[in-house]
Amino acid sequence: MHIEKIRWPAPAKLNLFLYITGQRPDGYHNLQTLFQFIDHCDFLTINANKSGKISITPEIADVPLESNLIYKAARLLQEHTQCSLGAHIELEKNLPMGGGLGGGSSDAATTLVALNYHWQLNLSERTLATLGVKLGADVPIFIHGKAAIAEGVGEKLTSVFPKQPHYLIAVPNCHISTPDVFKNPFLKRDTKKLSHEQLMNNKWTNDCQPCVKKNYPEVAKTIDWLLEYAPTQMTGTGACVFSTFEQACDAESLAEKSPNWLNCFTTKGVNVSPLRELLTTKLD
Ligand SMILES: C[C@@](CO)(OP(=O)(O)O)[C@H](O)COP(=O)(O)OP(=O)(O)OC[C@H]1O[C@@H](n2ccc(N)nc2=O)[C@H](O)[C@@H]1O
Ligand SMILES: Nc1ncnc2c1ncn2[C@@H]1O[C@H](COP(=O)(O)OP(=O)(O)O)[C@@H](O)[C@H]1O
Repeated sequence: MHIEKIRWPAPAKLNLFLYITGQRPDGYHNLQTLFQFIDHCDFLTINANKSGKISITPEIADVPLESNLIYKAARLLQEHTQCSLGAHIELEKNLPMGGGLGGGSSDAATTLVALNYHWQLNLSERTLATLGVKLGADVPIFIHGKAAIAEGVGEKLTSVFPKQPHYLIAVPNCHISTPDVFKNPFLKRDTKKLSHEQLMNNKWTNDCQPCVKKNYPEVAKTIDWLLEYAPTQMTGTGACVFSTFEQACDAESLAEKSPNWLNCFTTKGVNVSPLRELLTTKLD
């Protein structure tokens, strides 16, 4: 067991494009989506112990321990490996919840990767991803840790190298349920499947955005305000929105002059996740 206390990052992701290419018999939708990470993270400080128990502080408001994806990921790993070790996890929750930035999935992925290290389980990335997908469709990309086109329901990953621009991320004040977006009868679900080369060279859009804009005026108002200044689009099933800039100073000056109702922060796109950076450069 690695007993040293380590502060592990759990970064957010953006869907730089998101196309729905069909629906499977089980109701899930087939996607073609481009994931890139941003340098804005939750942090999990992990202290491994021999208790067999998983404790997390502080609690997340409205998320009981048994529903916390960190707890679920740790339990799944214990069950899969019959490991009798435990851990105390201190969570710094910086990512907005339910905003399409994937914070819950990222916390789960970081838990799997980190406990695999602390408990010296030696599970492969593939095994961790197979366990992780049971917790959420986006967990495998966070375990992969490299910008990628995801296909199927998000499990088929191909690494790509998009530009790493600066972003202004806006967090509209509304909660959007992913299942509700996928249930919307007006959702475009027949986008033609394209080759990776075509996908990377075309203008990037998000098939969920028109329906979400129609049903959530806060999202529409945010996109329309930002579009006056920079290319802007929604990530995932919303509600967060990102505007793209070549220079950090342009993102920052737009954030400074944004109206009070627009809750936002600036960050940079990264093709290697901070979690993968930590694993490959500092812990090897
Ligand atoms: C579509 C994405 C793109 O990143 O949206 P965001 O959640 O990030 O906004 C994700 O893959 C979402 O992943 P996640 O939020 O983990 O979704 P899940 O819990 O696996 O699925 C929630 C529900 O959404 C629907 N769903 C989800 C993914 C998918 N490819 N097809 C679907 O139809 C299903 O009804 C499913 O029960
Ligand atoms: N550790 C966690 N962090 C965030 N959300 C969590 C966590 N555990 C469970 N959840 C639940 O998962 C939901 C989706 O969270 P999140 O991944 O942040 O959203 P999204 O998939 O839209 O980016 C939350 O609303 C919350 O109820």
